[in-house]
Amino acid sequence: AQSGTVAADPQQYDQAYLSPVTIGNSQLMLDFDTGSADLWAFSNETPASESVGHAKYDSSTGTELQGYSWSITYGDQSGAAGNVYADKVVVGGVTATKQAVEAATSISTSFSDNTDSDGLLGLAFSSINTVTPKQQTTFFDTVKPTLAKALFTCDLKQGNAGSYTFGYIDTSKYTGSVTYVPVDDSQGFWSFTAGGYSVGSDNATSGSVGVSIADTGTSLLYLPAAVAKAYYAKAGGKFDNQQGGYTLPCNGNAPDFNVAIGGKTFVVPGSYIAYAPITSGSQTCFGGIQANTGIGFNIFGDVFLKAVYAIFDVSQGAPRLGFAAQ
Ligand SMILES: CC1CCN(C(=N)N)CC1
Ligand SMILES: CC1CCN(C(=N)N)CC1
Repeated sequence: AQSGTVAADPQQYDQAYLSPVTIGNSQLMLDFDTGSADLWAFSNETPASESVGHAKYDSSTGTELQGYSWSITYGDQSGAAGNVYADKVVVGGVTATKQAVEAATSISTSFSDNTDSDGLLGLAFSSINTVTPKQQTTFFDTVKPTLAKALFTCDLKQGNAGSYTFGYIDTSKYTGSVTYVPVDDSQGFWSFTAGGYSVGSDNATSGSVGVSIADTGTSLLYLPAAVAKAYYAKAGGKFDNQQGGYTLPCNGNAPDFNVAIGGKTFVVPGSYIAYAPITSGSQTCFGGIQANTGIGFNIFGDVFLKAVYAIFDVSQGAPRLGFAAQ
């Protein structure tokens, strides 16, 4: 049975985390994304003008799936599209001998401009993979039957290299016990329900945060508008239309955000919520907590995930998420 671990290297401000992946004879840095289900990469089929500074998948080692194609757009209107190959993919020593690899023939500027990332490796449920005419499986779903345990884990860090594991839980990566919650995979996401919350040292948890997805591909923590408002009322922040979200002082006094999941309280340090100066050198920071307006559910992105050890687990049959303090 297979198992392995791979580094998750943060971009500036932990905007995304990138991991080394070997596809055929090409080595690329991919953004592991539990909010999507396509493995796609810059390739020899990507126009040179769109792939400056990127490592590219050389599809000559693959077997083309004739007539297959893919096209994906993300929440921020970025996206890509192209052809499909079956090729060998290795992540942290775990090998998929015939993984659907989506070679990009067109890519939006936000991906072309981000030269740290050579594509995405989707880790949501394969039910939202975009390949047509026959939907393909994610890397995790492809290797799952060969893994020691049918799970992967995520240990992201603030400003430091973290890791993903496949097939095993690294018990050295967390403290205390793991709290498991059921996952509703009906929309293709790792969706769970979060409970009450509190700000700073208040222990009176209030409200219920509600339906949320665990999403490594989103930088920030998107919460109900009322929860975001309550947080920034305590943090001395304000909604800044020009910045398109809440901002707060970068002065190191941002309160922690506490949220109950499965009856256990997890703490997001205030230092994660003073996310990044709005412009270099500014004393005003863009907030790591934002309102989920227009999304329809909460997104527990990297600002939350770097505060915990997270286990994406289908070893019990029904999918579940495990969270532990770190
Ligand atoms: C619901 C949205 C969350 C952000 N996305 C993502 N990580 N791929 C897109 C889907
Ligand atoms: C899933 C996310 C990956 C990073 N994105 C981007 N570079 N525009 C947005 C979508």
